[in-house]
Amino acid sequence: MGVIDVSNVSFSYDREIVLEDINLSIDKEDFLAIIGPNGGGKSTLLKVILGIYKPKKGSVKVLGKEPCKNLSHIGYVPQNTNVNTDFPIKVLEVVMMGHIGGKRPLFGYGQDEIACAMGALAQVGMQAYADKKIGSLSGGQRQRVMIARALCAHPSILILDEPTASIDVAGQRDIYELLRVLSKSVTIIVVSHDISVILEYANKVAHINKRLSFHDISNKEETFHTHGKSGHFCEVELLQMLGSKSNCNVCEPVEKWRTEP
Ligand SMILES: Nc1ncnc2c1ncn2[C@@H]1O[C@H](COP(=O)(O)OP(=O)(O)OP(=O)(O)O)[C@@H](O)[C@H]1O
Repeated sequence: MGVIDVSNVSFSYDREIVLEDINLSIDKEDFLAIIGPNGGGKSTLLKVILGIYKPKKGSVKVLGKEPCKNLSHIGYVPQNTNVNTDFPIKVLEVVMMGHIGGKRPLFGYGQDEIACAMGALAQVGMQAYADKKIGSLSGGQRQRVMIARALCAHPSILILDEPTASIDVAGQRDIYELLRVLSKSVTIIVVSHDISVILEYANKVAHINKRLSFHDISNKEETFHTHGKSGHFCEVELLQMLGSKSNCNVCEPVEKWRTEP
């Protein structure tokens, strides 16, 4: 059993099928990159995993149970987290919103919850900013705070939907380095258009374009080989390869590295 098991899942919002017969098993130690074209169904798959949408066919299990029964094990950082930067709320208060059942008033948190939120801020290297206004931070710093908010409830799985969109290149790298550290203790699932995630950080890739192509890329040398011709591996080639069922139509055998869940 994986931490997340998606079995034969199909989903449509209306008549048109958005996800078709998806099978995916994510293990505890995985850093999974979900890639694919715009409109391919990446965010929809995340929402099906989170139990926001129910599959029309098939099933999703989070730690062996329906997503709604184990939601507390998942930390979620949605796409384009909208923080009203004019709203005078402090970083610590944003993080404390991540407490499960955090229905208490903003200023009614206990010492334990404050300590826990400070711990989450420390995990993302932002404890020194606890009393700063959220609006005074850079995009990359704000995203770290959003990750701290998701970590506040001590999840075992962290799901991030395009966490580096609208962050500069240096900031993007910092976020992925942070995820690399977090991945030692938390399963990471990240939707990204950033090729460096695949090349440097992820050990598994799920390419979604209605259907899924799943690849174990733990062995980078074996996966991203260049047939001994040059050191260059073209990004377009790479994405085509990950979108297809096999890695390379030149080298044999292709089945060696491909993993069918
Ligand atoms: N709430 C919705 N109602 C109806 N159709 C939707 C809804 N959300 C998404 N879709 C459609 O479902 C398909 C998949 O969308 P989804 O957002 O999952 O793709 P994506 O791969 O995450 O795209 P992007 O890379 O652009 O964020 C698209 O055709 C989209 O128009």
